Amino acid sequence: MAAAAAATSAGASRIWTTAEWAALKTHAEAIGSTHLRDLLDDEDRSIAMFAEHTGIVLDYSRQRVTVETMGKLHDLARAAGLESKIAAMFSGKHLNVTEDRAVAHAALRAPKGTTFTVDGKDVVPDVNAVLDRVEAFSDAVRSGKRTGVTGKPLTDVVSIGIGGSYLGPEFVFEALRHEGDAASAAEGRRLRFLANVDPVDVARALEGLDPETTLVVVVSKTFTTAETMLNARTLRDWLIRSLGPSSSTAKSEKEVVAAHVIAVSAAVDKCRAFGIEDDAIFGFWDWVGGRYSVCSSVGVVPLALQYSFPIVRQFLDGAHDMDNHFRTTPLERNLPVLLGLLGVWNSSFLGHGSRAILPYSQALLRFAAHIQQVDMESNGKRVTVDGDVLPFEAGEINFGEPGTNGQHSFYQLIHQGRVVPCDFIGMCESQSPVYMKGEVVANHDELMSNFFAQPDALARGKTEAELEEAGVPAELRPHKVFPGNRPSSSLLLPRLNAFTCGQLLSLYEHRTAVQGFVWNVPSFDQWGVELGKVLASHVRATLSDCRKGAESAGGRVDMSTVDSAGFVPSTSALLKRYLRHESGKDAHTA
Ligand SMILES: O=P(O)(O)OC[C@H]1O[C@](O)(CO)[C@@H](O)[C@@H]1O
Repeated sequence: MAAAAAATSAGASRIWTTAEWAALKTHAEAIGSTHLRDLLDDEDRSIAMFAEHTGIVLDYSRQRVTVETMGKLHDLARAAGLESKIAAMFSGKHLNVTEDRAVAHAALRAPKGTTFTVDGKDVVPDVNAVLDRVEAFSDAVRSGKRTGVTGKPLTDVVSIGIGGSYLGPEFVFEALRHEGDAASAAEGRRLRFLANVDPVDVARALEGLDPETTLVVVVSKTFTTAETMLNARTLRDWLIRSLGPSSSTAKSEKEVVAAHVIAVSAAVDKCRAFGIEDDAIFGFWDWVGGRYSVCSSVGVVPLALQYSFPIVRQFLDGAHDMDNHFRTTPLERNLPVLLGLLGVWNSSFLGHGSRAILPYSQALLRFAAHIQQVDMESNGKRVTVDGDVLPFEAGEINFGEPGTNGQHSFYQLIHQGRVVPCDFIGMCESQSPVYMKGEVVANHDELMSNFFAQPDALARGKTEAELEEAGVPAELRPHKVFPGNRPSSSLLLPRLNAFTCGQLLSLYEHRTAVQGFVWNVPSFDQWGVELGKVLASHVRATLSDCRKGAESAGGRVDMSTVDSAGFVPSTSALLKRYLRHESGKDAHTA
């Protein structure tokens, strides 16, 4: 853990013990008596709370902050060594201290001719060599040069992966489905994702697909993840049943796998052991964390197959552009830094433990799900990088849905129930504009009317006096009061295309890093996912023993196997109930 000490020497390890933290605690108490309704009337304050980069505008005037608060947050950032930690990340330092690895996902989008050094080596040539292979491979598949085992073009792709090997690529896939250039490039092609080990997800992913024209991409950094490997074996079986030795094509299993299965992984040997040929394995490196891997082969392979490599390059260029902004812009105007510090303020000083991500863009329907993993797996930690237990809860509960759908679902709670800081994300222009004669506004303006209205409704609210003045009956007034003073940020982008999608990804990745750097938590490991996996393998082994035993005992399950497996009584009881279930019978008759 020498690296941990090196990483934290740049800033206070126990940030909550600093004078800057204490100053913010006192300041938060003072701000408790200020209402956003009043803060928003101050024009100079509001204008000071706009920041912009390449047409992306961040308006944070509806956060419960003053210019003084922002100054104190920047002092806190400096006390935490934020600037040197950002520099350390971009110089390939081992900031993932518990796994002793660099955190170099920004290198994945570094263009040819730039440098990014990890462990004494410039990794940009290696990154671009893999990208060149992806370009050649995706061109060959898309042009029909590389076909399936029966010579038919591979028009459909099923990308198997879970967590970081799934959520990011799916967010980008959805974001570009109706974007002009991406949509034309995708004509005649289909991309599906298979993540859940639930066999229903297999059925959904394969619906309407023909094995002869389907290419399967197995995406797993470790190539050991139980869900992904079982799904990979399931789809290999599906391909072999239709195209293998006992089908009408009579092709060998090896031929079928070679033509229809490719892999994306940092564990090349395991891909080979699965039967995948070297030219169909796209690697990446251990300095890319799973949830930060969208710009590696993890996202680039399926997305280039669907949208073509030039579209993917624009996406990478957008992410690189935001990386540069993050690396070089002073803290006061730095978009990821501002968002990250506001997250720290809301969570650690105002006590708001959750955050809603609300894109007013249907194309961003999977954005919140991806950021949920990026942020919660990164900052949902209980100790600092040095192992000190935090005296506060780090990380927020992230959730969200596109507007306006969310307005008709959970916004009730955020207006009159709990305080949930919100990120509103909107676009100046639509990917699919609709204008109809006779309508008051175009459909996109209708959508954006809500994007502009909701933050003000949350901030300003509605008082009892206003209701009285409007003639609302006294008994209804308490129900119709909106307390307001609910914080939000608004991000306005010019449009959603491959480039801005890359910028948005990088913006949110770095926001999470900023919060982790200030809290000094180990944002780049994920030990908290391990225990459940270990317990699941014990259940799996018990189920397997019981099912095998039942096969040789004419269907009768020997429940003593469960009893002797060491589960707590309630788990044993529930497992027995599960094993006793007979298909077709309900709980009352079983
Ligand atoms: O790419 P892999 O190795 O299959 O891992 C998938 C996901 O599983 C996790 O390790 C958590 O279970 C994530 O961090 C990762 O993104």
